[in-house]
Amino acid sequence: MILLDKFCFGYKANSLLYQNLQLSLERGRIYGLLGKNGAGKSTLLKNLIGLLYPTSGTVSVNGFNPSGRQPSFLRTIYFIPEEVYVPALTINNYVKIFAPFYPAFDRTMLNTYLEKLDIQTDKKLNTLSFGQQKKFIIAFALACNTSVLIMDEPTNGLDIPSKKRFRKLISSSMHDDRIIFISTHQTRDLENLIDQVVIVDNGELVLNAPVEVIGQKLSFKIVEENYNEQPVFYEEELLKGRAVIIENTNGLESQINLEQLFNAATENPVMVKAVFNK
Ligand SMILES: Nc1ncnc2c1ncn2[C@@H]1O[C@H](COP(=O)(O)OP(=O)(O)OP(=O)(O)O)[C@@H](O)[C@H]1O
Repeated sequence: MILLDKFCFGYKANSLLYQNLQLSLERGRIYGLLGKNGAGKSTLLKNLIGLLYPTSGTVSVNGFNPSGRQPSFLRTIYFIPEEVYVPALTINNYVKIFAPFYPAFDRTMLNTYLEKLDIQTDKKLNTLSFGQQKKFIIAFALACNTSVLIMDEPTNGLDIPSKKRFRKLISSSMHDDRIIFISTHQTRDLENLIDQVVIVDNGELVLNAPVEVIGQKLSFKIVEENYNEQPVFYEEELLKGRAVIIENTNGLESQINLEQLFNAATENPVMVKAVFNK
């Protein structure tokens, strides 16, 4: 479990990026962390793995305080940064050096992931393209079988077929004891993958809700030009008509559109929070 209690963080003591954030993430779920550029997604993730420390408040991951960076904590967690670094090693040598640190590492799984992600295995890692290096790290991270897997913009640099395979691999590697936390500003990459949506904006948690609850609380609809039956949280002109998000009052679950939800939550946070706090 990941728990942030009264979490405050600022790069400068007199200007906080996060102020009193409360956030809890449960095992068995894939979370999508959405936020605009500069909203503080990477900063939040770095606090979860102990690369940054809270200014005040607490962070707990698997019962550990990440800032201690104890080996017993680090082997339960894998973090893929936005820009990956790979040394001048073959895959076999990389595995020999780094895999022993992760007790549940599975070489057969790694081979399957390498094949599914179409990664060349005969070259030194530093001679692979940026996208291939990133895919290798994703495959390695999944094969480490840590209970917490945190990824910062994992789909950046991946081509379209790889993004699709990435989504498939992530869902198939999910199990009840695992938390996967993926940050992105590319909402489409997480569509139909995540169980729960976390949106941060201006240092605040605007939304932390399961996809099914979002579908029960909000309706995503295409309406007539002159629609005025309910207050509209968000609207957008599409070729097929006027897309709106309104409060779901009829109890019929609607299919959520992550991009529209993100726009609604960042443009109209007060209205969106009010619906979820009801
Ligand atoms: N090392 C640093 N020192 C000072 N300020 C920083 C540092 N790193 C990030 N910031 C600032 O903190 C804010 C949040 O940055 P962060 O990288 O966490 O955002 P992000 O949501 O991950 O953005 P993006 O989507 O562009 O990757 C930004 O205003 C950024 O300029």
